[in-house]
Amino acid sequence: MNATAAVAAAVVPAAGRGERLGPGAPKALRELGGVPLLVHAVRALARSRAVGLVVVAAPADGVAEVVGLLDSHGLDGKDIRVVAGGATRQESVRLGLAAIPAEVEIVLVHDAARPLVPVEVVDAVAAAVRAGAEAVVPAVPLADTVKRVEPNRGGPEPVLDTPDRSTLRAVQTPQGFRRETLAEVHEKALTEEAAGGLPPVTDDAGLVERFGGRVVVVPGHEEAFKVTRPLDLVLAEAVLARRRASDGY
Ligand SMILES: Nc1ccn([C@@H]2O[C@H](COP(=O)(O)OP(=O)(O)OP(=O)(O)O)[C@@H](O)[C@H]2O)c(=O)n1
Ligand SMILES: C[C@](O)(CO)[C@H](O)COP(=O)(O)O
Repeated sequence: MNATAAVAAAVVPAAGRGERLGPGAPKALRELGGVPLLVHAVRALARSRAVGLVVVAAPADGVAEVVGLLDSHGLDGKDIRVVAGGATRQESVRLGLAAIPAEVEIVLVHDAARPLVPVEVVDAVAAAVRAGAEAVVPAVPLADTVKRVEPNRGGPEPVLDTPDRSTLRAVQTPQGFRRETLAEVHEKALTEEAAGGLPPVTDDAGLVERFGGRVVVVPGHEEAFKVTRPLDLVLAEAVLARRRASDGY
């Protein structure tokens, strides 16, 4: 892939510890079917013709290891760059974004922790940005009823209300942005943080919303789920085994 001719570049935040997955290596380096989650995620992006460059934000003390890992899994022929990530997901995205050449106009942000995102989702997000949206998120409807509660860790939590489920979506990645929009909201967030303002958000589209931008949703996919807890890894192994058996994935 050639960065200058790229339709889109992707940032892959991969610097998290994976506390909820339990003890072990940083989550992005844990294996799924014998291959690190990060490698699956980068391959998923590289499969899309819409993506010309991938920038991985690696654990700060693991940059050389991640470079070696990507090379050893046959990804050295792609335009893939590795930078040191930060203390929060938001900071890792900002650092990855800074490594993208100025001429790239569309940026996707994809969690290393979503290794099985189908290429159709990547393509759909990139296409929606190309068609004029400033921020795009893939999402799926919720299976469970959701209650808003008064948090009371470990004890009974009073229910405040039950949002209308038909208006709710569970949001995935990759999220897609006009590059200037994403850069601008990250800059504003940094300024706010330095002034002791609002805490980091949990996704990049949330920053666009915070600063008054417009975010639109396109269909996500149930297999784009995030590997967060141990059970997610069991499910991911099953999905991968099925793909390998059916189409040599
Ligand atoms: N300082 C951080 C924290 C998170 N991430 C990345 O953001 C993505 C989504 O975060 P999450 O699933 O919460 O990962 P962790 O922070 O590793 O998980 P946990 O909260 O369980 O520790 C992951 O690909 C993770 O590597 C990152 O790049 N830098
Ligand atoms: C970006 C994200 O994957 C969208 O669902 C999610 O918000 C990441 O949250 P996490 O708590 O950092 O896993």
